[in-house]
Amino acid sequence: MSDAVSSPFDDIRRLITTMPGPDEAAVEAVRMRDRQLTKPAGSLGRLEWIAEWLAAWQAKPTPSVDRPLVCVFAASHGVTAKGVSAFPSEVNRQMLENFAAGGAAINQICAAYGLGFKVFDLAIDMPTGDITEAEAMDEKACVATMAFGMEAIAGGTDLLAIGEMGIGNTTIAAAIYTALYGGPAEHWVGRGTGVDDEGLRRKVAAVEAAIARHGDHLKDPLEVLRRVGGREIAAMAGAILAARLQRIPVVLDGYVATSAAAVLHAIHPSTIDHCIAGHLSAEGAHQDVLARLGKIPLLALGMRLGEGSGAALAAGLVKAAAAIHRDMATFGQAGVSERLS
Ligand SMILES: Cc1cc2ncn([C@H]3O[C@H](COP(=O)(O)O)[C@@H](O)[C@H]3O)c2cc1C
Ligand SMILES: O=C(O)c1cccnc1
Repeated sequence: MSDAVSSPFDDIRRLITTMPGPDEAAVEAVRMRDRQLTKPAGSLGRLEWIAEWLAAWQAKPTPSVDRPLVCVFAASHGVTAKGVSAFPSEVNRQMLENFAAGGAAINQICAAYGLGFKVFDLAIDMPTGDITEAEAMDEKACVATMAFGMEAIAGGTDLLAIGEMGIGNTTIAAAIYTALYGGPAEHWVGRGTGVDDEGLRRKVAAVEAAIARHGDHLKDPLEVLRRVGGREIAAMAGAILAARLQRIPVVLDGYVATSAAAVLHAIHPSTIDHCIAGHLSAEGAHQDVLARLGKIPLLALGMRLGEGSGAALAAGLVKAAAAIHRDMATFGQAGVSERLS
């Protein structure tokens, strides 16, 4: 008999052991077709690799992006009481209304690229615990929120881009990175929505206080998620896992969304093999985080917005890469002469 106390996190850990791997036969089929397309070999650079990546995780010899979906998860954070954002928490609800009315940056990107868009309200009027003094969530709430995030893809999609809305969550992401990777809080903290030098000091102090408060518990990545994380981070982690199980490739957004992937990566690095980094955020240490995760961002536009904007822009590129691979003519079809030798 085992004397180990069972925890709601055990189900998550079990789920991770059942994840499918890449479909190498589908990748080989993409490489074969790519050689026949009317272009010099390798001339589409990373777009060619994207087609292979889609095939690997969709397990389809001809990958397709016909129903791309951007999911934004919104939540509120108790740590905002520590003056860590340039904006008040009311902005969360106001931005939900803005998303619904079609007035946010993400709405325009989705419209421009033909991407589906869904927003998930994670009890936006109920902030999580202030991580400097308490746990953000208890275990049951954390797992329930991950399960909620798993529902994001229930309507079906063939490419998932994930993003977030949550005033204060660049502090949350910095706390997660400090907990996972160590080093001084200053290294991981950035200006988020644009805090001044005083605000930056308050962010660093908040991260330091959170790390001190939760101590050795932070050795377990799922404890990092529930103690110094937030609901939108837990939901994004759930969405990433569900996408893997249903063979849906994932595009990550910036500094904040990447923290959900970082938690999963810390449990087991292969957990996020089906994810690509949509862009390099201008926020603080995103570059360092992506290097640790082994991800090369598709775009680097100096953006630091969140709300899935960088992931959605990159999803447009992924959509184009799939269309190029599927719909280009071959040398034979087009009557174009092949390479001399
Ligand atoms: C109007 C507005 C729209 C946004 N859309 C995304 N964020 C971004 O800023 C927040 C994180 O920054 P911090 O940690 O400094 O609060 C998150 O809500 C994030 O998605 C926004 C922020 C604002 C103000
Ligand atoms: O890169 C991000 O995710 C980000 C940066 C600043 C503000 N909100 C989000």
